[in-house]
Amino acid sequence: MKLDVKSVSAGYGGKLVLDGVDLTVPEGGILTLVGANGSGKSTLLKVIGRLLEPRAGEIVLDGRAIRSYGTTELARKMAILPQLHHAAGEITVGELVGYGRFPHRRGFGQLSADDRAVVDETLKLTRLEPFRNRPVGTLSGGERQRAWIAMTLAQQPRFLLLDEPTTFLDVRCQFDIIELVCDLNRRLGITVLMVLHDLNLAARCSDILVTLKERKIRHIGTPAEILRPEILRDIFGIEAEISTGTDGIPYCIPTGSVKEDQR
Ligand SMILES: Nc1ncnc2c1ncn2[C@@H]1O[C@H](COP(=O)(O)OP(=O)(O)OP(=O)(O)O)[C@@H](O)[C@H]1O
Repeated sequence: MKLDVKSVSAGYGGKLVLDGVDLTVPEGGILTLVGANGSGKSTLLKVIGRLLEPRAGEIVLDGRAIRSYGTTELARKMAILPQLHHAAGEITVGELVGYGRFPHRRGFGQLSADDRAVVDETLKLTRLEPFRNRPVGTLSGGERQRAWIAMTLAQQPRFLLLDEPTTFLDVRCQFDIIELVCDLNRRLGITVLMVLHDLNLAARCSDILVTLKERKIRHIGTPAEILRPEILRDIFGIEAEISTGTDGIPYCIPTGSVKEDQR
């Protein structure tokens, strides 16, 4: 499902964070936003996910302005996993994933047989079956993150927004989450827009990387086009060595920081 961000400006109080941002997320693609802390990545995701009203411009999903969608109608097409989600300590993993069915349900009663089938399938896909009856509060950080992702997947969106889905996870879990996202993209054709801090993970799973700086999009390109010393110097203020793995995917090793006057 294609998404267009058209001349979007957004901010908080007197602070403008995004100024006339244009971006297209192509249908079936994985596009990842990278940039320094505070560069506006989460703000852009929030505007797209309708958690924050833009000051100007508009977002078009599947040919229609997102502000024209009803809440349930939008939730059937798009799911968002914000950076900080509320601790759902008491409820079980199965219940949490069941909440993802809300846009598809007719009333507030029990889940239908169809809903339960989707929950079962999602638990299997995210390898959370053994945790189904565990309260979310008793899970490790990585398991909990998987449970939240499972909830967004149970929503069966065509477009997925993920803000830093790998934060707090160990290296293995980070790979697991990224592989899961790639798998969903490949097998189910879900279009993904996410924020990742880890450039090497981002390069591994994204079709397109987008950098943000000074309220604007600074670069758009394939991982090989973005993982370049001059771009990393500009965006992050780091010196880095770039190589290509045997699988053809570029990766970078930061080797130092750039002095402010040399950026
Ligand atoms: N609710 C808010 N109220 C006021 N300012 C905010 C709010 N949320 C974010 N900001 C500010 O807006 C700017 C952009 O924040 P945003 O969270 O979009 O950046 P980010 O690129 O996602 O950062 P990070 O990599 O640290 O998650 C920052 O300067 C931040 O302090």
